[in-house]
Amino acid sequence: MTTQQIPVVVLAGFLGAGKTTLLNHLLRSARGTRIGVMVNDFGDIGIDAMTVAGQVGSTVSLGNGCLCCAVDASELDEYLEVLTRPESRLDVIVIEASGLAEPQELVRMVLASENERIVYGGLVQVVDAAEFRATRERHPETDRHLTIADLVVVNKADRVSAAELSAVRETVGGLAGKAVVVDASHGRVDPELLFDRVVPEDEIEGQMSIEDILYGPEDEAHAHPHAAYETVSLTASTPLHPRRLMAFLDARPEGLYRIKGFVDLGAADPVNRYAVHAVGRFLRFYPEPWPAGEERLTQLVLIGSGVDAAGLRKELAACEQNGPQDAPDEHSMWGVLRYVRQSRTDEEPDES
Ligand SMILES: Nc1nc2c(ncn2[C@@H]2O[C@H](COP(=O)(O)OP(=O)(O)OP(=O)(O)O)[C@@H](O)[C@H]2O)c(=O)[nH]1
Repeated sequence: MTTQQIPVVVLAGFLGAGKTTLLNHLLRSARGTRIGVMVNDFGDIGIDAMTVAGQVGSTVSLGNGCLCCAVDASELDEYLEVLTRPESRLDVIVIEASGLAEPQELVRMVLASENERIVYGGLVQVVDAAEFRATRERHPETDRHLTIADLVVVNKADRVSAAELSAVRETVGGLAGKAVVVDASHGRVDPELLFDRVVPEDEIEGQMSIEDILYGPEDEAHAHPHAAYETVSLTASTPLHPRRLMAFLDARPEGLYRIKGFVDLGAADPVNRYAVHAVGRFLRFYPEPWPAGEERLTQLVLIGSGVDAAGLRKELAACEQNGPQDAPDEHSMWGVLRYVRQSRTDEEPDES
């Protein structure tokens, strides 16, 4: 079932861009979310900040429920197996690519993994705002890496002027196409951009995180992280037309980074609801039988940066089926079925 699949996020970026800093930020602000981390070595991970509960082989279990292991690419599948065991109870896995790794290779390996318990969670590319120009000159492959990213974090915003930051953002935006671009200082992006946070039962809303306590409130000059994206929730009781839904998804607007939820396709498949998971360019449907007695609703959450919420609502409303004369024909499911996983070997990173 979709709800049990663990998103695997690939975190890449040039040497020193701030990947480990961002990872540490995620670990510190994890709260109830159990994060599995794969790194090349433990070196810079802020393990001491979190009481190491135990170490087995090259896996370290952190006091806050996170698990960490040091791997090289050839061990990836082996460690995915370890991290996705039910007893690990992880909510998300983050793989930090070494600064010199080809992110596309890692993405391909995640997509090709035989592990049924994972789903690709996107490629996050970290860019050093201060070094961006020089890095591009020295390493032309930077551009290629940006073109395949799903989310680009323009980090070290504190090291450049507002004008420089917007110039870097503009260049990155041009290269990264449909990817969402956010800026950050010290890797402090909102974790919700990367995965669904689990709020612990005993946590009071608005409570300060360990991060807030350690580092103080967010830096005013670089905007509150929530300003970086918007969330649009939609519920429809009329089934969606698969063909129009696919037209919407195939042309989903720039900046729409994640889509999750369930779709009711009505007569096109009366037995199943379709769980949908999209991150960046990646899109996947998971048909699963409607739970007995459950009301048949389409429930979607769309997360993006600079998206037009009213426009999205309108476009999705236009996907609703309009009575019997609009009933989907027998071919209308083809578009949807293209994104239903048939086998574990037919995956490619650039799928849209
Ligand atoms: N001023 C400033 N320094 C930062 C920021 N983010 C990271 N740094 C510093 O930049 C240096 C490199 O950061 P890391 O997080 O280790 O970068 P990395 O991408 O993991 O580096 P490699 O593992 O070598 O590829 C460290 O000294 C960080 O403290 C930031 O936003 N602003």
